[in-house]
Amino acid sequence: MFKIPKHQVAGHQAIDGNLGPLVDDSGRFYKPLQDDERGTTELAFYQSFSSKLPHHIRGFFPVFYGTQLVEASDGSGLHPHLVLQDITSNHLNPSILDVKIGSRTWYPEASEDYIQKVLEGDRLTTTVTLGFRISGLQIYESKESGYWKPARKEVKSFSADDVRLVLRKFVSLNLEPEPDCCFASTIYGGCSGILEQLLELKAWFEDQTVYHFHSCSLLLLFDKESVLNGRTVPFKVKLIDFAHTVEAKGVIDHNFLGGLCSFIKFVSEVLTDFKVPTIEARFN
Ligand SMILES: Nc1ncnc2c1ncn2[C@@H]1O[C@H](COP(=O)(O)OP(=O)(O)OP(=O)(O)O)[C@@H](O)[C@H]1O
Ligand SMILES: O=P(O)(O)O[C@@H]1[C@H](O)[C@H](O)[C@@H](OP(=O)(O)O)[C@H](OP(=O)(O)O)[C@H]1O
Repeated sequence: MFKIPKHQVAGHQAIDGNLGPLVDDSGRFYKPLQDDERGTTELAFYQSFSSKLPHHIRGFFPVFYGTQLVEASDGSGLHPHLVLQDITSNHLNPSILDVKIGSRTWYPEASEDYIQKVLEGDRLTTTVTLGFRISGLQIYESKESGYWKPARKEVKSFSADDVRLVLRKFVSLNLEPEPDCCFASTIYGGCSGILEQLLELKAWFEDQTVYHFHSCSLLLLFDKESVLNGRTVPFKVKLIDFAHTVEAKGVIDHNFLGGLCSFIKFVSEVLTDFKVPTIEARFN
């Protein structure tokens, strides 16, 4: 049984009769293959990436289960979909950040029209100034308040200070009046925390000349309740959206690497500014 994803934070959505991704109950995410070059590029990436990446890096990507003809969400009939691991499955109330990495989402091989279109988006957001932008988010507050999920328009208008605030809210139990950052040490810090994982990814990007990940996002996800209940695997760092990922032809992906370094700095600042004890220490 296919459903509209409950926890999608950005991108094309299967609401109001549009073509968008679907999920099922077995933990799979069905992304419609776009009819143009984006579809063929993303499919080619998923079909080849696992043999091209070192083993320790493969976990940063959703598992790929091939393609499947599925009834499209826009009612247009059977349509080929990429079948991916649903990163949100097994999470009841996930807090999610979609961060588009790179100081430009255009690339020289793209058409002039495409470059003009996305360049405008890059200039109007923090892409140009910071080397990354938040594309979408949801932060779980509580049973009573539900999620803080600002509209696309608001997210697109985020300044550097807004980005700082979001990164604090993401790891807070109480978002207002000031984010308490009480999950910062547990989620961002620690020997297997988000920061450590981002640094592992950065070390690979310093060397890899296999792909250029244009317009690709980092999806950060964790479940506050799992952390509070002391359950394991409290967070995930995944790369998504490979519709513009091309062969690197021996050249370092400076665009992604630079954006990733900048994002790492913003995450590190939350840890240094808020030297709070781990959530376990606070509740024990
Ligand atoms: N494997 C996945 N599991 C769970 N959620 C996912 C997965 N892949 C993507 N998503 C959700 O869907 C959103 C959009 O994904 P993606 O960027 O791949 O789509 P898109 O339509 O190509 O986006 P864009 O229009 O920005 O290019 C993400 O922000 C995330 O919320
Ligand atoms: O970040 P925003 O402002 O939400 O804008 C979207 C974003 O730039 C996507 O990368 C782009 O899709 P592609 O990367 O697939 O080109 C999409 O184009 P589209 O809506 O024309 O498909 C834009 O709407």
